[in-house]
Amino acid sequence: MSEDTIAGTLDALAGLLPEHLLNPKAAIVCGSGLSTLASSLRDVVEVPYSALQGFGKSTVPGHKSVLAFGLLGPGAGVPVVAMLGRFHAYEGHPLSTVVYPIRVFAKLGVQNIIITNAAGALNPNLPVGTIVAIHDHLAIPNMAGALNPLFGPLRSPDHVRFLPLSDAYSPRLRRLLFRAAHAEQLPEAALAEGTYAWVSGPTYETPAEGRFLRAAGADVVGMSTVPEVLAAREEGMDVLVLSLVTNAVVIPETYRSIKAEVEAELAGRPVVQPPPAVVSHEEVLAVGKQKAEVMKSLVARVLSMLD
Ligand SMILES: O=P(O)(O)O[C@@H]1C[C@H](O)[C@@H](CO)O1
Ligand SMILES: Nc1nc2[nH]cnc2c(=O)[nH]1
Repeated sequence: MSEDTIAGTLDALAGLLPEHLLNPKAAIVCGSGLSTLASSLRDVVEVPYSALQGFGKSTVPGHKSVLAFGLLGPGAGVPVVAMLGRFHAYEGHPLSTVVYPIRVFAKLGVQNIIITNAAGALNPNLPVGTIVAIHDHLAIPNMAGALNPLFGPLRSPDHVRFLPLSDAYSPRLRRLLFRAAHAEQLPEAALAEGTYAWVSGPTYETPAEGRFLRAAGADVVGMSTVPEVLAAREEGMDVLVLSLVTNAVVIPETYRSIKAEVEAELAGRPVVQPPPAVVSHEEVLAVGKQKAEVMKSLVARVLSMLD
């Protein structure tokens, strides 16, 4: 996306927003079913993506296509911008569009970004409903091909060509998060730490893919977030990622051997069929809805702790 496009977006925002909302201190990206994370903002100005050049349109249920600017917390409040609806590569958006809002946030002066997503659990110790503070990632599309949003000419002499990612997930923000969870009296098991595997989607994993990702060290798997993390890090932001576990991917007790079933049938033994395990986006959205309040308090608490 060209500098002219970004300048056009910034001009449009300057015309739509009051002065006190124009330089947000932090940004929130709301994952599937998590748009209510922004519902505690005050003085809200909502800007539809259609009013901003460079922005695409979210086509996935559970993702609006709106930027919400507002104030969070007591007193004067912290100015924040929330993305209600993100872009995924599987929708057909180029990665430059997927990360375009992050480029705009950087120009607005955002220093801290909280990125949320819905994800499937690979680690059997992460039940549905667990919030996972991401501390590392496996970017499968980056490792297998050309799906890296940082491909292309260096954006400016101030950007880094070979971006290190060993510290991609801010220890400072993760520390604030665990302190916030304590202040919110979250049960210890409600908030875990883990590694996110990014896959392109839109297909969910086969059981073998789930086992592969687990064996490679991932705890949860999803179809978003990592491109945003890469762009945010390239822009020098501090990044916190929260995954909400909405379904289990690796479920050993559902593996089915048709061979064993037929042998049992032929031998007259009872055939035990495991329960079917088929994930759906509706299930993902339902868990998002159930957990939105907890996520919202946690995110609001972290933002109130920023100095
Ligand atoms: O945008 P996120 O990563 O929260 O959405 C997840 C991944 C897919 O877009 C969708 C699958 O149900 O939910
Ligand atoms: N790839 C992937 N993304 C998800 N988002 C929510 N659940 C899942 C899942 O099981 N797999």
